[in-house]
Amino acid sequence: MNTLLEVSGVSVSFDGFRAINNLSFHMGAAELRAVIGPNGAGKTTFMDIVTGKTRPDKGTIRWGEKGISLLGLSEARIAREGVGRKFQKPTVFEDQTVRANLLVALRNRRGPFAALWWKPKPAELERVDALAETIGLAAHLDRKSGELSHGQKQWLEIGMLLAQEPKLLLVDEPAAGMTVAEREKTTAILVEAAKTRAVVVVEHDMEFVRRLNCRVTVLHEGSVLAEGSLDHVTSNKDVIDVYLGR
Ligand SMILES: Nc1ncnc2c1ncn2[C@@H]1O[C@H](COP(=O)(O)OP(=O)(O)OP(=O)(O)O)[C@@H](O)[C@H]1O
Repeated sequence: MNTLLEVSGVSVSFDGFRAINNLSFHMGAAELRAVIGPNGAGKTTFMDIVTGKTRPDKGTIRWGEKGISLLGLSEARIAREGVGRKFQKPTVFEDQTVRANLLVALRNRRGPFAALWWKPKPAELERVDALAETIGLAAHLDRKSGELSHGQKQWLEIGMLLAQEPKLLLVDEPAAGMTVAEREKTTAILVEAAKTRAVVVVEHDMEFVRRLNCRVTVLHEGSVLAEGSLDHVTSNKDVIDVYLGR
């Protein structure tokens, strides 16, 4: 398996508190991974480090075939290298249609003015149709995004990220606030996306993680406590102790 992301021995402290402690994490080029852990385990900080928002005090982060260092690159540069991140709250342009949102998001076509003055090429419209199909919004392309359900907005935002063709997609609690049917669709979207790129899903909902049916990394106190299938990690005594607060 080709390694896409290799985080080694990374630590970061905030005012003397070690939020990430000698963390190592490897990710293949086309892999789906769930990251779980109790509150304060370091999940958000881990994503902040990969995207360049937070700078580690020590350790290395290697990226891609050439193993370039992500440390020292700006957040914008890391995004251009192919790291996409989806936050919990969807941030779509509510007064624009689903199609316009996806068009704006297409690679090299970023910024709101692009959608206003630029006439999309047939290939771009085709790409938008394909993306809408992937995220289950093909029948909603002409609707204003503000009219979509919470789940549909989340899918649209995933579609907007996919439009930029990230090599790694970091997704924060995608299932929060979704209905059961929406969760199932979200699982399918993420599983499909991970066939051609790396996808890391941070999630609290164990049922959702089970449906993802992927390798799971358990974080605790800023380090990897256990890694493997969900059944493997949830039968680990240390994991049980941490989750039951013993
Ligand atoms: N900017 C900061 N300044 C000070 N402390 C911070 C900062 N960011 C995070 N922390 C602390 O680092 C620890 C890890 O936080 P982090 O948000 O990464 O955990 P998490 O696993 O994402 O938690 P949750 O599941 O609650 O979102 C926590 O104890 C948090 O209070």
